[in-house]
Amino acid sequence: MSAPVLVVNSGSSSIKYQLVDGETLQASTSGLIERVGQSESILTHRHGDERTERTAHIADHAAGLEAVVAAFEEHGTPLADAGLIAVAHRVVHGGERFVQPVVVDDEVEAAIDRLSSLAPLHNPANLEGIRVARKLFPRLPQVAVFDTAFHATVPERAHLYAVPASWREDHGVRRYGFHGTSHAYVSRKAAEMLGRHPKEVNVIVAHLGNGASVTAVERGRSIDTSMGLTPLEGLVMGTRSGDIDPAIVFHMHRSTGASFADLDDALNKESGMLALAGQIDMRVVEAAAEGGDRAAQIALEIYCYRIRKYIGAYIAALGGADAIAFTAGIGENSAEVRAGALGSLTALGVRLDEAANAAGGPVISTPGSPITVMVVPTNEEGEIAAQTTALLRN
Ligand SMILES: Nc1ncnc2c1ncn2[C@@H]1O[C@H](COP(=O)(O)OP(=O)(O)O)[C@@H](O)[C@H]1O
Ligand SMILES: CC(=O)OP(=O)(O)O
Ligand SMILES: [Mg+2]
Repeated sequence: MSAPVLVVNSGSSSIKYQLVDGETLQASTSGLIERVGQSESILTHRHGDERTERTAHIADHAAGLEAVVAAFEEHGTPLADAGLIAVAHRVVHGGERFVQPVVVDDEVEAAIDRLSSLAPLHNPANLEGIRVARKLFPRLPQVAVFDTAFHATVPERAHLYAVPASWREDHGVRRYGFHGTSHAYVSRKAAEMLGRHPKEVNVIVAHLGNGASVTAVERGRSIDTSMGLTPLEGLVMGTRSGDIDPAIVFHMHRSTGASFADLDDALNKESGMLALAGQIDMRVVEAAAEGGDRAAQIALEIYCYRIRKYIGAYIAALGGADAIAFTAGIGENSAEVRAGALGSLTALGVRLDEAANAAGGPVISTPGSPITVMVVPTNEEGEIAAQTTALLRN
């Protein structure tokens, strides 16, 4: 490897990592720790064709990162000998300040910490990853790559809320948008699949993972996105409500006496598919719906309907789209969600090829479809490594 970068993607309950060549973007090793903080965490480590999986108790993200370092050692490829040029971290909220990747120092760390209240499920975990990595690899540059950065181009008409001026001017209240690394990568890949330059095409990207967002990408630039001040707005997600009337918060506060902290938790951690279907994992929801579970059926319908509304809105925002790209865990794997989301968009130029959709694409629209629909696997870690190498080269 010519410029190996360890990429750490600390999520709310998981840590994904990859050892990536920052030049070729090939990953030699990758892994995942699921259920961090729960009684049994699952560690999966892949090196070449070798794949090992084991369970352990991983109390927090600090212990998680130590387990990652140990996994490399156990497989005879210690990170200390990898010739790393940097450790790169996904950071979800960069606020108005971080619109480019940065090398982390104490001051940057403090600034990311101050943004934690705007991404309560994510920034604290991202920060924990950074702190441990700075201790474990004190001589390496630690680079932060922000989910919000790609959306810095969203114009005022889409990023301003119609709220009092002092909220906007003194408290940073505006739409930031998230999953930017994924939207950037996938929209470029979609243009490539069309055989066009990203600057020549309009693409709508639906990133459907545990968190989910849709972005309208006009000629390579994000011009609107479904997440807002925080990653709570927009689509229905695993445990997040997505769009609601904000007055629901005041109504519930007045009628139950619940504190704002409780209501914040309820909308971020106890809503979404968990609230509608009793399950977070889309595979489980789909199986339940298939088995006749009425709550799961309506939950799926709501989930897809919300995506469909955003896609329709973004076709209008873009004045027409060349492609719609589905990505992330659900977008890449669920033919049912893709079909449900595209349902009645025929009039807007979407003709789904059902057999191609069932087979997972990559192109899932008919040859004559005015809008090309595709399945594009995301590569947040590769994109983070590429941006890190570019930063360090300058
Ligand atoms: N074959 C599949 N069918 C439907 N959903 C799937 C499938 N595989 C994974 N998923 C869903 O993908 C989601 C996780 O996606 P992912 O992009 O890894 O999310 P995150 O990065 O936010 O953790 C889960 O809800 C999971 O159920
Ligand atoms: C921003 C966000 O929602 O990220 P994730 O999908 O990883 O939860
Ligand atoms: Mg993700």
